[in-house]
Amino acid sequence: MVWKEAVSVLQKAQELKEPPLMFTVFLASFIGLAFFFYLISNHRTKAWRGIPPGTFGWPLIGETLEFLGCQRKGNPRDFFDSRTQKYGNVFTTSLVGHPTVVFCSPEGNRFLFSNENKLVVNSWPSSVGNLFRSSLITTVGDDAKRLRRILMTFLRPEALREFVGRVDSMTKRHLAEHWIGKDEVTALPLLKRYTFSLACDLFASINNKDDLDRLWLHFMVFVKGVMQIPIDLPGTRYNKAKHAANAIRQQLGSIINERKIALEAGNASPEQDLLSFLLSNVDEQGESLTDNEIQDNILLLLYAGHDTSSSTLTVLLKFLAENPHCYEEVLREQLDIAGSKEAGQLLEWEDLQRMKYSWRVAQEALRLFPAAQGSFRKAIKEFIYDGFTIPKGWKMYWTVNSTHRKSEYFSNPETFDPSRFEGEGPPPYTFVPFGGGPRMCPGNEFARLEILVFLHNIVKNCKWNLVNPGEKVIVDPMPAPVNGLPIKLVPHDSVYI
Ligand code: HEM
Repeated sequence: MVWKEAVSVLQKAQELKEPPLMFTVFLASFIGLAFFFYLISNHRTKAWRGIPPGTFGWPLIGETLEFLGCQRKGNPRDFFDSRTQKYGNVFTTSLVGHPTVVFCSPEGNRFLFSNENKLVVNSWPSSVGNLFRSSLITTVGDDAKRLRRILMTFLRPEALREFVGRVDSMTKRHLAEHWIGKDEVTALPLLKRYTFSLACDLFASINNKDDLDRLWLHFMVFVKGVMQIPIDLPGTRYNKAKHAANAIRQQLGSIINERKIALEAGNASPEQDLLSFLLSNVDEQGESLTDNEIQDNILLLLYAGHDTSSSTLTVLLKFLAENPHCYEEVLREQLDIAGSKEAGQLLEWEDLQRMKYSWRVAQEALRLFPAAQGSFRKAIKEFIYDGFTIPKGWKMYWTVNSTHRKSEYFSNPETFDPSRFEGEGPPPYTFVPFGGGPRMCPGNEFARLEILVFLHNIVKNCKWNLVNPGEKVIVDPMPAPVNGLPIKLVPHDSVYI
């Protein structure tokens, strides 16, 4: 309320060009009120018996700035470690405007993953909800199950296997255009462009350069505004993201209309891409998704599906440059697969199943630099966890950072060691880059497909050396080397392609 009033006074003042004194008085009162609520909220955390210990921080922003600050400094764990040391594996904070209980252990992960729709439901901050509207990420219960079922018609392995060759040939084109023959490249921007183009092609057959460029520009603005405090004022990251999302929806809207006509006329295939799947598949009631639902879900998949994979591929290239013995092992595996194929024959689903070592390398990269840091749930009823009361309506957060680098679960946790994924692998609920339970990432097989196909093609072509050895990786909002990972490419003496 206080915040809304503040915003509306500021907006009015901007429109009327009122004198600065008005602002000063208002700002002073606002800061005074904020401080007052800060004291009250912290007092309440201690005094409210039964809830997990912790502090709420400042009104509205809570401890969000510290949470995001630790990520941007490259140490997302610090936020959690400092609190678990003080309060234990379950503690209270306030993130993006909500009191939030953070669960920091494999038991906490298991509890949240297995109680979806029983005690908790998925619940992202309002900034995410407002931007993604009627997509899977904002729906719960039966609505979410329905959307998930329809999206999985495209994302399940049986459907994806038909797209492996297309991904392989796109990857070869991308490498030929942007990597091969170059002395030095900056990996992250190229990989973002690679995963974005791939997603645009497979989701909506968008492959015309002008359309891609237009979408890309809007997307870059959109991505920056997603995990922000939702201050809807001109110039804020959130406000720009809202406008960018509308522009993207408009572009998708025209594509949907054209596709409907093409499908009806038999000029497009129902198995052509995600869009065709969504237009051709119906739910149990015999209804297909509305145009708005299709736009929102494609927007979500483009968002969830391109930055995550490009971030993972970038850190993967970094680790392979730093660990030449792992690179050699990946190369051996990929050359074995390449050697079993006819000249010019594209990769197939079965080839991906043989890339066992390469996938362990990718998993180890995801352990050390998970693309997604965790996600939110909301209590649909009051319940007790570990002796603490979680009030109805409160948010909860699970985080990969509570287990991925802990020596209790991973020996020498800071060492890059793909062999830890051999055999049974890590203990249950300790390695959770894709989450778990009914809300587990539905794009995990798609991500595996993109990552392995890229790896296959790049190692066949070259080795690479880091231009800035030891380049720091920050998280904003995905892990990213601060300079985008410039690398020197070293082509093989023999050509394996
Ligand atoms: C390395 C790549 C990826 C990682 C690490 C990753 C990780 C995650 C995580 C941790 C979640 C949250 C799960 C939860 O709430 O418990 C999630 C959700 C989601 N991911 Fe991914 N993801 C990746 C790639 C993809 C791709 C390629 C797509 C799409 C093709 C995708 C689509 C989604 C969607 C739609 C959700 C929301 C699911 C829901 O709310 O039910 N992700 N992902």
